[in-house]
Amino acid sequence: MAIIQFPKDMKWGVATASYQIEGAVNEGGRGVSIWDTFSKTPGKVVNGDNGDVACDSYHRYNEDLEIMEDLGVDFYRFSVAWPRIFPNGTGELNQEGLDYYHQLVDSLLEKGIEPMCTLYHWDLPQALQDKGGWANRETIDAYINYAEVMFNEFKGKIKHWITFNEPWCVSFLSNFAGIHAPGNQDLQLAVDVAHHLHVAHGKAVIRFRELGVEGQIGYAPNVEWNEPYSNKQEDIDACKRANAYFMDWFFDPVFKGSYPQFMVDWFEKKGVTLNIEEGDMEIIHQPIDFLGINYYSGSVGRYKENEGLFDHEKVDTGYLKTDIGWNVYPEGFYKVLTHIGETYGDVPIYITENGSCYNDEPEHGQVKDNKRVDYLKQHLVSLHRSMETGVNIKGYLTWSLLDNFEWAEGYTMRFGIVHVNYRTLERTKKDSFYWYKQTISNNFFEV
Ligand SMILES: CCOCCOc1ccc(-c2cn(C[C@@H]3NC[C@@H](O)[C@H]3O)nn2)cc1
Repeated sequence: MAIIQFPKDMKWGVATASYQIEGAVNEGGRGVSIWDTFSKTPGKVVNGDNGDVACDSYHRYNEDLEIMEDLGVDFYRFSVAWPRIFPNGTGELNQEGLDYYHQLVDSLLEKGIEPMCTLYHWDLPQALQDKGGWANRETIDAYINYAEVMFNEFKGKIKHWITFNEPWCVSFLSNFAGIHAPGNQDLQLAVDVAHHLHVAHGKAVIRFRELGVEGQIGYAPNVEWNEPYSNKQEDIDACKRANAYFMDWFFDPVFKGSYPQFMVDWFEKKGVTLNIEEGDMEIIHQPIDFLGINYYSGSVGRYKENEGLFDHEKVDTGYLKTDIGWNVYPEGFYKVLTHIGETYGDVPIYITENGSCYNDEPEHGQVKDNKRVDYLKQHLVSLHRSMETGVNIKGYLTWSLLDNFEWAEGYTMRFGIVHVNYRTLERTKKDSFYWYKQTISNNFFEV
């Protein structure tokens, strides 16, 4: 038996996102988002699921807050639905939307829970998408207008701000793979979107500092780890490209002020160009106060000519998989965190998402999600190892508080430590909730 003891100042939390939990899509003056449009496009989401009701957290947030209070978290990471603030993306401000988030934030603060606010977690106002969305540089200005309103409205209340969640998903998954909204399949478009997200991030950081907002600002890229199958140089290089697709492409512009040249060259061979305007890289290269990291899984990979974008294929190594089909790969968590520490320095890191999909259902009022407890243990061991290795981890927020709308998988995939009955909206704390509660309380756990 081993005791995994975290430092006294370790912070613990849970994460959610607006479109995945709120529901009430036609209430409170909310405008249409690209996920309302995408989820109602036949064939895009399993079972034709959508976020119309979701967990109904728009109405039930007090119940969710009581659950979080019982859990004993330091942080609650949530996202603001831009279409609740500016129904058309810009122009008329919706006071009802601001009021809703004031109620949420005030209730968090009353309970001694720190709000960690994600400004953009994928629900772009449809009105902006109608004008090209993130492929249109004008969306950057709309985002800064929205961010500035939020900074001014919530300064003094919200002290941890995240500009973008998972820019890889917003750019490549949504505009090259076409799996998320708006569902484009165009590599040049995806690269342009990624760049505009970077510029928007940098401008938001600049504005945050200009406004003198008390608190910290960062962003939350998602990462995976691709481990070479062998020590053959072709396997090593293939995994380097696969890792850079998620990491270097989104870390280097912020931390180094440039895109990784080997990837720029690789994209150029695919006929893709980087459309960088004068001053863009200086804007992007703003120091950030913290880095959010979202990690779920990784794979062993190897070179395969003409496979995918990067002559790289994932190899099935027989690892256990979660119910969504992703490897349980805690070693990859340690590897990616130590890689980030070695490559990007001592930036404070919050794990802003880590969790697993297991679709256990309640039996006599209990949800025995033992595999999720095992996943949490194994990944918290890896996190602890990275901290022992010197990675500057400040906190860990698990994805997610609640089972919720898992994007293209709809409601078929459950990531919550609290089960949601989507018919009755009843919440049931899972065994993993009680394990996590005990871990937070002790600040250690036994393996
Ligand atoms: C190019 C081919 O791609 C095939 C599928 O590719 C992916 C990759 C990654 C994901 C993915 C989903 N999540 C969980 C969410 N993170 C944010 C929060 O909203 C959670 O719901 N993280 N990553 C999905 C699909």
